[in-house]
Amino acid sequence: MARGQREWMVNGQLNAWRQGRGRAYVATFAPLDALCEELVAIAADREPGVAPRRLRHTHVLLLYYQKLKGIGWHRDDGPNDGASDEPVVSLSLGCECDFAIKDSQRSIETTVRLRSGDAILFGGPSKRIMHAVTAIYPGTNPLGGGDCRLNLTFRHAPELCGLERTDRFFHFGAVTRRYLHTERTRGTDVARAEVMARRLARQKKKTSSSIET
Ligand SMILES: O=C(O)CCC(=O)C(=O)O
Ligand SMILES: [Fe+2]
Repeated sequence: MARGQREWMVNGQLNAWRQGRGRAYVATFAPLDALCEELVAIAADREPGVAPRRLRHTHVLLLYYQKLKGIGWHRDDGPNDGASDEPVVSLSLGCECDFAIKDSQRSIETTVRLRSGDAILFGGPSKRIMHAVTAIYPGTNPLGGGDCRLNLTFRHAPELCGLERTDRFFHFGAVTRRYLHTERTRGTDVARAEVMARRLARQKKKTSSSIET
């Protein structure tokens, strides 16, 4: 792997631990260029809405699911997802999973079962569609290594080159970093209580400053 390599495990723990999922965001390595190019070309031939027809990926986000727990509904529209309109290629390895998409919070979802080696392309108008991994199936990992799953998403995010090392929690920011640290070291109830206390303190501050003015 090239410049910007990140460790998935730090002191025996998943880095950026979150519900048994670890993540690393690295400057891209070249060997999978041709695969991404081919996948984009196939998708674009079948679906003319995939535009642009190229993915000059600069980064790959690696997710390692150590537990059979997926990822909740979200859009890939955060700062480290890249501002580019080039498509994202998402490669699934290890255990099978249910991958779901929907247009908006209220619309009906579509679910596909992904097997190891399947890829999804987020492109054109669907680049930032809502998605989630709603289930991961035990005993379905053909690669060995037990009940785990890997997801690699190749992204074009040139504006983030050089920032990889600062990124360990880039996606989540300082607030989440603090929450996750507390959750990991002192448990969910304490983390929740701290969030509530901070919220109350902020409200109090806001109220007193509006009274003063
Ligand atoms: O694990 C997956 O297939 C999806 C991961 C994902 O949605 C993300 O990294 O933004
Ligand atoms: Fe995502």
